[in-house]
Amino acid sequence: MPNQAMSHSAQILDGKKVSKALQSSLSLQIKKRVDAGFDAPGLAVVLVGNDEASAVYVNNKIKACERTGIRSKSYHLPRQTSAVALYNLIDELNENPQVHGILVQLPLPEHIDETEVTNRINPKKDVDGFHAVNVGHLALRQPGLRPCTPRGVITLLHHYHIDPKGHHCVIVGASNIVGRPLLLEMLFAGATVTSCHRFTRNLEQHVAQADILCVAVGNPNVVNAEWIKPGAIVIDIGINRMTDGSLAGDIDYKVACQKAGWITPVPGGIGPMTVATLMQNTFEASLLS
Ligand SMILES: Nc1nc(=O)c2c([nH]1)NC[C@@H]1CN(c3ccc(C(=O)N[C@@H](CCC(=O)O)C(=O)O)cc3)C=[N+]21
Repeated sequence: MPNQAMSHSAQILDGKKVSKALQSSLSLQIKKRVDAGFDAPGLAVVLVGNDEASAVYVNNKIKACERTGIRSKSYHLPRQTSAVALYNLIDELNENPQVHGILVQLPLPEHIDETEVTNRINPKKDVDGFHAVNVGHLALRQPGLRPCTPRGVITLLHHYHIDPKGHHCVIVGASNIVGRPLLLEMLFAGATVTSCHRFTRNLEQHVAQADILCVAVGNPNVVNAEWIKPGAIVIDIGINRMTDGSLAGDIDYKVACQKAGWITPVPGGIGPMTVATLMQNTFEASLLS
């Protein structure tokens, strides 16, 4: 042991490890069903245009399908694709009984309305959980497909026996796909929830109150890691490509490790949990038909 006092270091919430465990459990369940004569679950992934980050994420999803025994089909449409052409593809996938899950990678080019596209997908195949019907199911706490990232956060905490019940959970970011559904997930898990967003004043005071701090902003300069309450659970949902090509979250990891009790790294935290949860949703969607 060195002479100096050991500095505090948070425990890691290892999303990569838990994602692997979830995927092996899914692959066993899928194999059982296939051995019993059912069709393998099928996922269609639709990518429009040539966004580099999107291509990486789509690749991760397709590799996860291969690992879990899900049949994947990817559709790569040129950037200039018309909205109608995309609707026609979705209609076709909605009709295809081999396809249990449909994911249209966001963001879409500007000339295509994301809401129209999302709501065109059969809600029973909406493995992203973005369709208005599934948003309604989630808000009303009815069975339905739940957005992958928020559900992945809950799964990760559960794996480490961290129960949000009674804790103060502060969520920074209120997007359709992460912040808002995560707020509902945390509420249903029994947390007292604060939602911070672009009009929030005194962000520092809110952050400093958090037993569980979730940051989903997509900007590393909004939340200062010095604000973190000692011992807090820190969930970093941001993913930022740095000028040197490396990936970083929304929170300064080194500083946060000195403060937090638990923390998710980036990469290797919520990203892999999102992908594993997509596999889980696709498997569950295949049980619906
Ligand atoms: N319809 C739709 N559904 C989505 O779920 C969706 C989307 N659109 N658009 C983009 C965001 C982003 N997203 C990620 C998925 C995996 C990682 C991931 O695997 N991250 C790895 C690193 C990946 C890398 O090396 O770049 C990690 O954090 O360890 C990250 C981000 C899903 N999204």
